[in-house]
Amino acid sequence: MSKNFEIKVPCSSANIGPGYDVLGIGLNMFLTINCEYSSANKECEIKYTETSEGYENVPLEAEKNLITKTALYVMRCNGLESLPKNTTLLIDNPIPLGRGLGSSGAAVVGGVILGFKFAGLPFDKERMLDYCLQIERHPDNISAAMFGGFVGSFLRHLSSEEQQLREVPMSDIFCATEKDSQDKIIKPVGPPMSVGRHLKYNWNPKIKCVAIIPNFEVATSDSRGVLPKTYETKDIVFNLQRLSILTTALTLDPPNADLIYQSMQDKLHQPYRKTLIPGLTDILVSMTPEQNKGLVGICLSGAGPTILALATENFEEIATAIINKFKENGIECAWKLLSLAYEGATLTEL
Ligand SMILES: Nc1ncnc2c1ncn2[C@@H]1O[C@H](COP(=O)(O)OP(=O)(O)O)[C@@H](O)[C@H]1O
Ligand SMILES: N[C@@H](CCOP(=O)(O)O)C(=O)O
Repeated sequence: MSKNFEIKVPCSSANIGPGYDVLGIGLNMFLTINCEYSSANKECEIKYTETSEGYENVPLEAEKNLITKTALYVMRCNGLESLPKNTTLLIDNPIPLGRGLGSSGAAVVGGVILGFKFAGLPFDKERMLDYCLQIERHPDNISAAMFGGFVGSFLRHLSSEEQQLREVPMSDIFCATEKDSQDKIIKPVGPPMSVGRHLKYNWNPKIKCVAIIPNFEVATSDSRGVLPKTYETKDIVFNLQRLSILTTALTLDPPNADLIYQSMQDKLHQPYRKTLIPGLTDILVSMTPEQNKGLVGICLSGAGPTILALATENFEEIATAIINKFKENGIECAWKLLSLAYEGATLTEL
């Protein structure tokens, strides 16, 4: 019988202010997928722990669940049609759904690793990333979840043939295998090679991540939908200038709060997302290092609505101040103190 195994994927916070679709941090809250083999002759069973976020509403059918439909996509690209029989997938997901902490990124990374394992493909994170990028098409939180730590990423320039492969509609990615008249498998088609490039930056470990998590969801697709299609040059330059400083500012010791705070300002996504997140502008403007001891920077986490505060001390006070500001808008929040998950996604034989 095959060996049981466990896949572990960190949550992530993407953008970090000016790095829209570029920067991400892998953080120590993990999606885990345990695969157990048994001798019972039954279809693969998908279960969630009762402590998992939103577990009552997550679909448990293989073709609908984001983790397993992603695994099936990888498997079908490699000639296997269905999840192996005699398996149980026990999923534990503490990552809140639709809050900007990369729950879908973690699910996609977990699903791709699962698909590689079931298809008997080598554990090759670079190639796995290509598959992830067919589903979650921006590289920031996928790269952070896969590789861990503080990561910058971009998508390589693709030839027109490669671009065609990248632009396959989701309905063709999440579809059953089709065969032509000679019984040759024609669908789905795998991704081009080496689509994403990434680099891990250093990080000053004195800087911790305080996530303030409002009690409502914002779907990433909706939060991307409110962004403009074009930008003014001055706004692009504003972000590029800050991005060039931020990646090194976060490594310096002692942390320079003024430099970090200023280089986390953004003009490409946060100003537009305020329409979906009551109180966002007030929080970002009023929470400064001068007013809040220990705070070094603040931004929207991913597509929101979570706020990411970077701080060296006074974590609870900082979280409480932000929670109180959300309260003025009738919004309740939870908060978590998180550190970097340096290793990224792992696969362990049990
Ligand atoms: N562990 C999981 N299992 C199944 N589906 C998941 C899981 N994590 C996330 N999802 C799906 O992804 C959606 C959230 O994705 P998204 O809007 O991108 O928000 P987030 O910022 O949390 O990534 C959920 O509503 C759910 O459909
Ligand atoms: N760069 C993306 C990041 C989305 O992150 P998520 O955790 O909210 O899925 C964006 O800002 O849209």
